[in-house]
Amino acid sequence: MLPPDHPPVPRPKIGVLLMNLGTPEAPEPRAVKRYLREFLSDRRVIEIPALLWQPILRGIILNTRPKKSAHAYSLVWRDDGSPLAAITRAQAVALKDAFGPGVMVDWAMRYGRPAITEQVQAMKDAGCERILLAPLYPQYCAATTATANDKAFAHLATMRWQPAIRTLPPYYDDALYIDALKQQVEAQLATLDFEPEAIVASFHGMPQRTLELGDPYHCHCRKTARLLAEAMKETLGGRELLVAFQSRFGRAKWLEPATDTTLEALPARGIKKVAILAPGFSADCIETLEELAIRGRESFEEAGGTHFAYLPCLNDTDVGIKMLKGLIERELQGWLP
Ligand SMILES: C=CC1=C(C)c2cc3[nH]c(cc4nc(cc5[nH]c(cc1n2)c(C)c5CCC(=O)O)C(CCC(=O)O)=C4C)c(C)c3C=C
Ligand SMILES: [Fe+2]
Ligand SMILES: [Fe+2]
Repeated sequence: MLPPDHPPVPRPKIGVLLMNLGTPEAPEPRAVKRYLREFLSDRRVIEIPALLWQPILRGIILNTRPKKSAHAYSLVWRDDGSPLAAITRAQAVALKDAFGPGVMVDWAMRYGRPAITEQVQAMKDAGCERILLAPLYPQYCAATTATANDKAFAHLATMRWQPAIRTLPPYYDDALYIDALKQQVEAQLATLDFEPEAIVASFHGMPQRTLELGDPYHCHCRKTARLLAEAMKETLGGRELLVAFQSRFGRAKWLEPATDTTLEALPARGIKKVAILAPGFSADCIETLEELAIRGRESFEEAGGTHFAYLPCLNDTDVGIKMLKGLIERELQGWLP
């Protein structure tokens, strides 16, 4: 029994915080500018000295890109908001009761809202003495995984009484993930009214320099693709699973081959029917729905392609949620009763 003047002590709980990249509040230039300012000011994302970068960002990029990007967002925006936010929210809702009554599951964005800071604080206030931070990036990258964890730790640094913390490791080679991808891709291929002659796995790109600096992202992507191709050997038959990197930004050299040039080169090789997936994205977003499914299709068809299919991400499908549940359950071992 607490003495009457003791501050209230909530029943101890466990928190699971799903973290994704972030997205604008609206498909409008002002909201996109606010989002890009925060995103592209992150030193984990743009690794050039702020003194050189900030004038370029504020003087050029934030005056040109928001309008163009807002248009791209408007093409994929849903009634319930940005696809990335709506799907991440749906994943958290689907997992809400998955781990029992003492475990709360919520979601946060590294840039924009709901912010990681406010969600970590909300979990602490609700009585979470243990929190699993779950960056939803299968492949580790300092620009995504590390910066999401950094943000949570920066807030924990302000707390007198910190919860215990675990972080979800990258799951690029996890059997649960590879199997979920295989199931998802095979189910989607079965619905197509054509037989793709090639299948492309498109991952978000990164500057080549990050690989040279020791970021394992490129190796993680390659291994995911190799394991998926092995798992799908029968379905692929003789077809190759091509790997490419999308979303090049700026003038530096990025990981290659680039997705757009890969798609454009296929028809000349006699490959006119293609399916493309984006295994590095846990939720569909502007990068998949606009860049791949809309622009990718256009450039493939302009180059002579006749059939194109974009295969959606795992999202909040049964297969995707079952995978997330399995990955999270494993990390909660020793914490769950
Ligand atoms: C130097 C710039 C960028 C790096 C490095 C980068 C890495 C990176 N990003 C993702 C995942 C996502 N990126 C998304 C959008 C997006 N990415 C960049 C730039 C870099 N990304 C920009 C400028 C944008 C905004 C869109 C645009 O203006 O074109 C998204 C989608 C967000 C959404 O709202 O839908 C995701 C997801 C990964 C995984 C990654 C490194 C591996
Ligand atoms: Fe990105
Ligand atoms: Fe893009």
